[in-house]
Amino acid sequence: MLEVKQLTKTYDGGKRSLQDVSFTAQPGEVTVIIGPSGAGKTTLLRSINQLITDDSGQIRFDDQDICALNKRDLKHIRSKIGMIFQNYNLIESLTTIENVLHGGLARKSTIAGVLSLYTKQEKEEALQLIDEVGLKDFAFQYCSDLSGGQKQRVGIARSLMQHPEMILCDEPIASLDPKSTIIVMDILKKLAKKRGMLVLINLHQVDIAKEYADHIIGLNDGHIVFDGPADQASSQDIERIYRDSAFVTS
Ligand SMILES: Nc1ncnc2c1ncn2[C@@H]1O[C@H](COP(=O)(O)OP(=O)(O)OP(=O)(O)O)[C@@H](O)[C@H]1O
Repeated sequence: MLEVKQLTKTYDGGKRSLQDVSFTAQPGEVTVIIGPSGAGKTTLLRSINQLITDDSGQIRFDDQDICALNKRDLKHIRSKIGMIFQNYNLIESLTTIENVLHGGLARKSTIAGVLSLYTKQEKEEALQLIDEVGLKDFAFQYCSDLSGGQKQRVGIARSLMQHPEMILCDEPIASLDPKSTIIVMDILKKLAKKRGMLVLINLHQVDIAKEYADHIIGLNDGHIVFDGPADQASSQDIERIYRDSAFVTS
């Protein structure tokens, strides 16, 4: 379980981006964070992975307070947290399988990692993950030649190579067409349901959030203004989440 308690973050010289944010997210569920631009969604994900540090509050995962870990323990807990990015963060000049194998680097010795020495078992696992995301025929293709949706699927397979218990996705479908959006969201939902993973996704698309999420967190101006089951998010709740923004409900 992920438990965020009274998290507050103010960037240097900036305004308060998160204010007293508290919620829990469960393994086996898709939790979606929605909210207008600037609401604090990315700040929240980056705090959970400690890519930025918060001013105060607690983030508990795997029975540990992530904010209070030393470097070594933080590295260990980060190896259990996969990240999926809007812009994929792939090495375009490498093939699908090479990118996926990179996902397992955190589990390898430095020398083996630097020399890109992968075992037969690791290569088989990478191929099986590539197959799982429907890219079997593209395993040896350069990522520069893949579509956006295919690249995002490589990103997911790469994060699975890390054996994560939680996946944090920062606007994973923002650059995708409707068909690729469905493929990627179906895969993420399957990871939660079949592998029992905790999947936390930042989204701008309210209709997709309502369709795929078990649990929705609504952020507005750094505050949680909705926290509940997706099927209980009413149009008034959505209006409250997007209050003072240009968002129009469909
Ligand atoms: N590095 C930074 N330095 C200063 N202020 C920042 C920084 N990053 C974000 N902010 C501010 O923090 C607030 C929250 O930003 P954040 O990117 O978390 O929002 P968001 O909900 O993810 O927005 P979007 O949907 O546009 O990506 C905004 O007011 C933003 O300007």
